[in-house]
Amino acid sequence: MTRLFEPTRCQVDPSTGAMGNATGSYQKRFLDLDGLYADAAAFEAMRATWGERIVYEVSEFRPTEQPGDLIFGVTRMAPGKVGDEYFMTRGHIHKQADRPEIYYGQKGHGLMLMESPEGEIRILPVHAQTVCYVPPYWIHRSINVGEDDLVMLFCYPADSGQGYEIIARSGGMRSRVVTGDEGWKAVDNPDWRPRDAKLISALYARQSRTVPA
Ligand SMILES: O=P(O)(O)OC[C@H]1O[C@](O)(CO)[C@@H](O)[C@@H]1O
Ligand SMILES: [Fe+2]
Repeated sequence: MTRLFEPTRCQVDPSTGAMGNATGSYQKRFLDLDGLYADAAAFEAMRATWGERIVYEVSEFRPTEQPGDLIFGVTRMAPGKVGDEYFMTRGHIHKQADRPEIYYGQKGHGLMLMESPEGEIRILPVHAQTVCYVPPYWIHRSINVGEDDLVMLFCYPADSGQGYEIIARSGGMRSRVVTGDEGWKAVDNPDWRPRDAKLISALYARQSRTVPA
């Protein structure tokens, strides 16, 4: 028999990134992000002042993880840089790689950095009231290129999952976002290695699964 989930509303405070009725939350502190940035010396130099400070935090509403359900929530990311590289999330591909995601800017100036399995890069600015669609199969990472907190709402299929090893295995994402003459610019990551054809076809082989009867 179908079990009905109770309809729920969550109040979002765009100025703080707080979301009422969240079912879970987590914080990523500066120390948790060791190895993410290109400039290891700059990271070490910031350790004393930034060590325990929160770089980004996520509150979410996760009704179930059933196929067809949705997870949504809010990410708040502090402004800052390690060397000349802007604060960013770890980045991931969905474990079920054919699952998409929507982001909706609430506050601040962000970028969605996306990389296809073949290594194509797309970068979309996300400001308040920008809806950003991350299609299936794209690795995605958000970046705060502003001087204020970046606050974004997100929503994705509940059975997506997050896979982090794809970025680690390729030596990071193909582009890094750093300060330019007029704002940000994307530069090539010299450590990036292309994925082999076997891995790429394995990603595309993950098609939507049907719900068992
Ligand atoms: O999981 P990461 O890559 O650290 O980034 C966190 C962001 O991604 C999400 O998992 C949504 O895909 C949110 O929790 C948040 O916006
Ligand atoms: Fe995601």
